[in-house]
Amino acid sequence: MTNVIAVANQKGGVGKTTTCANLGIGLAQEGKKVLLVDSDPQSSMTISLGNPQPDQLPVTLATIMGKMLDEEPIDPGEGLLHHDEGVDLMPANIELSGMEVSLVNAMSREKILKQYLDGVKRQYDYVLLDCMPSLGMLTVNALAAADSVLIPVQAQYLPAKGLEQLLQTINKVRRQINPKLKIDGILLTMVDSRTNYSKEISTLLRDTYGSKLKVFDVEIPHSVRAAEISAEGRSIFAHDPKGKVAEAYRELTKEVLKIEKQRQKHKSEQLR
Ligand SMILES: Nc1ncnc2c1ncn2[C@@H]1O[C@H](COP(=O)(O)OP(=O)(O)OP(=O)(O)O)[C@@H](O)[C@H]1O
Ligand SMILES: [Mg+2]
Repeated sequence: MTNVIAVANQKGGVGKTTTCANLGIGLAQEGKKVLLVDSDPQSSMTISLGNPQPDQLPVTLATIMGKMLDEEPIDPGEGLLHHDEGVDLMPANIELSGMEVSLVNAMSREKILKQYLDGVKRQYDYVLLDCMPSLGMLTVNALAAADSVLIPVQAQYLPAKGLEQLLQTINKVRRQINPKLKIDGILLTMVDSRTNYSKEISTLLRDTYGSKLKVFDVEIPHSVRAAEISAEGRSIFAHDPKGKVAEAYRELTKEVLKIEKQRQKHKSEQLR
């Protein structure tokens, strides 16, 4: 069984890409087969995984989705890159921004990414989708293709309103396209444990949402080490393996694996 996780928040710069890449590589280090899909025209994940010039890539997610729209055949493995820390990557470049427009008038426009993933995901234990900071058609495609959503929230701003909007979109996707979509949880990122403000936001989020949603126990600390890796082409585990950010992403990996185990247990209990 493949788990498809969308890493989403329409707010920009909250740590989606950093979380997607490092959770993916964390899962690979636990022996899982992982595909990372860059679904953001900004191509941050593609760049941060060692492809500094995504515009020169011959095949990206835009090419693949374009073929899906034109009902052209796609070779298995087409366009996939391999990262030497053990994950595959479907890269993106700026061409993907045209897809928002192309999708608007397309048939089954919410399910183009899902149709593609249904064809390739069997080879993987996890597929992680790095969403762009908007609730447009590309993000809806990611939510339609996903089994669950992981929501990074930056601990520096009160996220309440934006989060409500995201939860409403998730509910709408559930009602109209993907009834089984689950929420893995809210992940606090860039937490500066020295400031009271970070702690207040953490407490507020846990108090407000803790009864309805999982808020991950682990919080990702704010650290220049995390900011450095986007230019390095490798993960925090390779860049600063003993640091607190690597430690936190290892913890997150464990929590994500635990969620999967609990769901499997729940399923097999229902079958009995
Ligand atoms: N734990 C952290 N500590 C310090 N800086 C971080 C941390 N995580 C990410 N950053 C930096 O913050 C910036 C935003 O992170 P990231 O790109 O992961 O967010 P994003 O939500 O994907 O952004 P966008 O919405 O633009 O896609 C980047 O420069 C990144 O290097
Ligand atoms: Mg990003």
